[in-house]
Amino acid sequence: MSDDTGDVIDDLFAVIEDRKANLPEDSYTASLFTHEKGENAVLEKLGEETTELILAAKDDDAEELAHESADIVYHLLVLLSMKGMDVDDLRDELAERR
Ligand SMILES: N=c1c2ncn([C@@H]3O[C@H](COP(=O)(O)OP(=O)(O)OP(=O)(O)O)[C@@H](O)[C@H]3O)c2ncn1[C@@H]1O[C@H](COP(=O)(O)O)[C@@H](O)[C@H]1O
Repeated sequence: MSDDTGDVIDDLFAVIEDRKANLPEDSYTASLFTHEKGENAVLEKLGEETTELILAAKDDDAEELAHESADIVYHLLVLLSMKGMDVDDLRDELAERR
């Protein structure tokens, strides 16, 4: 496992928030915030990635499972940002379940 995973989700969420605020033209993240389908664009991606995750799991393909998991986490963080939520909302919810 790499050593720099501690804040990778916080760092990614900060990048997503920056893309939402500044909407750079060459940003895939920004394109999700401005998509003509609105939030459906990211919801569709989450559906597709979840199907791909299931297929990777059924194939016992660990590399693909990690890839699809990362796609889902990324698009989930975009959705939380879109809804005006914070990655801490997710962290708090998980912590409450311990
Ligand atoms: N984590 C991601 C990330 N995950 C997925 N994607 C993009 O999401 C799009 C669709 O993903 P898909 O997995 O469907 O693409 P795909 O190549 O068909 O993949 P599979 O079918 O193999 O799953 C692709 O264009 C990916 O590049 C992401 N785009 C950006 N990020 C992060 O967001 C940051 C900012 O990116 P920009 O907004 O583009 O500047 C980046 O530095 C990354 O850290």
